[in-house]
Formats: sequence, C-alpha cells, structure tokens
Amino acid sequence: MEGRDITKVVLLACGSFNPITNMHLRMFEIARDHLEDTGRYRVVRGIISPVGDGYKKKGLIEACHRVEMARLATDSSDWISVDSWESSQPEWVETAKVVRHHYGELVTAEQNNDDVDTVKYAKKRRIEDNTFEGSSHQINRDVPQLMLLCGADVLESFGIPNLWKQEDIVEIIGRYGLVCITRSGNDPHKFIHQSDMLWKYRKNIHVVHEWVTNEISATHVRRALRRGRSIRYLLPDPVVWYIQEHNLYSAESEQKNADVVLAPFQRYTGASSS
Ligand SMILES: Nc1ncnc2c1ncn2[C@@H]1O[C@H](COP(=O)(O)OP(=O)(O)OP(=O)(O)O)[C@@H](O)[C@H]1O
Ligand SMILES: NC(=O)c1ccc[n+]([C@@H]2O[C@H](COP(=O)(O)O)[C@@H](O)[C@H]2O)c1
Repeated sequence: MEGRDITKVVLLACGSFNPITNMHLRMFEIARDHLEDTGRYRVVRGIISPVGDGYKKKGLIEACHRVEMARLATDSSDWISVDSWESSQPEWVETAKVVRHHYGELVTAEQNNDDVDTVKYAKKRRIEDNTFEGSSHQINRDVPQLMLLCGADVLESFGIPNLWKQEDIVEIIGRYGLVCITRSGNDPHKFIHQSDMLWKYRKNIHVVHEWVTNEISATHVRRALRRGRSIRYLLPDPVVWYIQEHNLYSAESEQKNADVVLAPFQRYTGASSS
C-alpha cells in the first residue's frame, strides 16, 4: 500500500517539438527516476504539449505534423502521451495558461472518479489552501501535482527581458513546480542562486542532472535534414519514416516565420527574473 505522504505527480513538457527527439523522451525518464528516488513522489503520467502555430517561431512547421510525430514517438510508452489542446488553439497560449488548463483537466478527472466511487464519494474531500501566497486557488490533495518539465535553457530564458511575465513564472514555480534537466551550456543551480525570485521558490525547482551529456536538439535534426544527412537514432524510427514520407524540413521550411518581426511571445515587459 502506498504511503500517505507520497505525492502523485504528472509531468508536463511544453515546447516546439519541431521535431520530437529521443532527448525529449529521455527527459521524462530521468525526471521520473529523480523524483521517485526522493521517496516523496510517484510519477503517474507524462504529457507532451506541442506549441501551436501561433507561436510563430522561425522554422516552426505545422502543428498537425509535430503532434503526429510526437504521437508516433510515444506510441511505445505506457505513461507518456501527447495532448493537442495547446496546439489546436488559434493563438499562441502562454505556458502558465497551458499549465492551468492541464491542472483543470486533472481536477475534472478526479471529480469524475469520485462520482463513480461511492466510498470516495462519501469521504470528506481534502481541499486545503495552497501554501502559495497570494493565491485564491485551492489545491485538492487527491489531484496529482502537476509539474512543468523543461530543459535548463527554458529555465534560463526566464531571465530574458520581454519573454515571460513575472507573475507567470511565480505561478508556474510557486504554485505548481518545475523539473529542470541540465543541458550543456547552462548552469541551472547558478541561475537559481542569482535570481531572488527563483531562490525564493527553490524548493519547488527540481534540478535533474543528466550525466550522459546529450546534445541532441531539434535544431540539429533540422540542420542534418537540410544537408541530406542521416537522422537515424536521434529520433524514434517511426518519426524518421514520417519525416521522409511527408518530406518535412527543408531550406524552405526553415524560413517559415522568418519575416515575423515580433512574435507574440516576445511582447511582454518587465520579464527579468532577478
Ligand atoms: N538535449 C536536451 N537536454 C535537455 N533538455 C532538452 C534537450 N533538448 C530539448 N530539451 C528540452 O525539451 C523541451 C522542448 O524543447 P524544444 O521543442 O524547444 O526542443 P529543442 O531541441 O530545444 O528545440 P530547438 O533546437 O528547435 O530550439 C524544452 O524544455 C527543452 O529545454
Ligand atoms: N511567456 C511565456 O509563457 C513563454 C515565453 C517563451 C516561451 N514559452 C514556451 O516555452 C516553450 C519553448 O519552446 P522553444 O524552446 O521551442 O521555443 C514553448 O512551449 C513556449 O510556448 C513561454
């Protein structure tokens, strides 16, 4: 029987996944090992949420292809799946809103669970105020904790001016939690140390050290494809076959959105994280 103080966790990864790589999948595995090793968490699910076309990042191909590739890549996993809610929104959705949406889904699923389980139904619901200050939200302790899973480059992007709203960072980390995988070229511990805001919420940031340095990136995969180089073993085979079948990623596709001067995600002010 599971101990009362083991928290169920759902990991949510947001990104372009342009295309999904083996490293994206590996992130989930090492994050789960790390959290479960603490003896405090049990990771029950992983969700991949590809960004929508409204993100307008240079070289971003259509969401339908990115979602399908992510589906093919996760077919063999019994705990990681793809969710297309974010990618099907007409406009780009800030990550804090994506996290909120998925938390809402977990709450609804738990409520439906309660409705069919009469024993649970009679049980007094353990709804407690979240310790996150300034929040009027409540946390239902039966609902798994949702944590945002990202690479260290995303954590460090919190410090790029005009990229993230302060309140969004506080909400994501203070209210939900962050699992950050080290990536060569980034030093998440130093970054957290240098930011008063991240330092304040440091207990909610789980830094996972990836000892097998892995520099697979979607940029590298797209570049290899443009140059007619093999991408095999960087991505799951079904994704390689899908890319070949649909002739994805070319010099032309890399120019998509190249003329967008200010993408929607670059419009915020006062986003410095220090
Ligand atoms: N090699 C890696 N190590 C650690 N994290 C990674 C790695 N590759 C991707 N990630 C993380 O996966 C998430 C989704 O990444 P994204 O789709 O932007 O992939 P990417 O490979 O960084 O893309 P691009 O090269 O197009 O910028 C992000 O949180 C990113 O930090
Ligand atoms: N203010 C924000 O919420 C904000 C800003 C920049 C990127 N993001 C997200 O971070 C992820 C980054 O993906 P890329 O590294 O592929 O650009 C995307 O999911 C994007 O939506 C969010």
